[in-house]
Order: sequence, then structure tokens, then C-alpha cells
Amino acid sequence: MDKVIIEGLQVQSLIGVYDWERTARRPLLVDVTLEVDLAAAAATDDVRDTIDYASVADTLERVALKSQFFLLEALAGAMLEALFTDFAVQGATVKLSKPDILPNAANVAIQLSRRKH
Ligand SMILES: Nc1nc2c(c(=O)[nH]1)N=C([C@H](O)[C@@H](O)CO)CN2
Repeated sequence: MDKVIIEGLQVQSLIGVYDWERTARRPLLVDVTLEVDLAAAAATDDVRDTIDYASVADTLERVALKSQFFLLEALAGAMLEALFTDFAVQGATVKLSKPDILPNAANVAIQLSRRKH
């Protein structure tokens, strides 16, 4: 299956389990892969025949900004829901990274994948 991919998209969200995390939004990084048939766009060279990755980025930024989840899993789930609502995708994977949160780790992340049923 063809894919539309965004890597390292920075979004802002109020997120975290602990009180000290719930006073201000923090930056998160999103990697997203959308499963979509790109044959038409490859043939027509027309952005109207594909999924515009700028619109995908807008959706992800909006979901992150308006939410106040405790867990990365819940935010990733909300992002997947919005992606399936806003775009004609067959499947999607969202990886959410929370950099600089564990002193002895380069990164922490969760990844959720869903397919259209
Ligand atoms: N699987 C997860 N584990 C943890 C999360 C999370 O979102 N998913 N979050 C936290 C805290 O909020 C963390 O950011 C601070 O230690 C802990 N574990």
C-alpha cells in the first residue's frame, strides 16, 4: 500500500500524569504514516487527488492543542480518530514522542496503528 508520511512534526499539548506536567503545554513530536492509494496523484500530478500532508499536519496540531490527556496513548488515539474522520485513509500509524522527559533516556514514545474496517 502507498503511504503519506510526516516525520518529526512538533505539536504542543497539555499532557502528563503528574501535577508538574499539567501547568503548561509541552512540545511533542509526531511521526505519522497514512495508508492511501496514491496511483491517481502519481498519474495526474494534482494535489486534489492525494492527501495533502499540510492538512494532515493542521489536523494533528489542532487535536494536540485542544486536548488535555494524561497519557500519550490517549492523545495518539484521538489523533487517529481525527485522521480517519478528516481523510480517506485505509490505515494509519501515529508515533508520539515526548523528548527530554526521562533523564536517562534519549526519548520515550508510544505508537498506535489502526486500519479501516
Ligand atoms: N505508557 C506511558 N507511560 C507513561 C506515560 C504515558 O503517557 N504513557 N506518561 C508518564 C508521565 O506523564 C511522564 O511523562 C513523566 O514521567 C509516565 N509513564
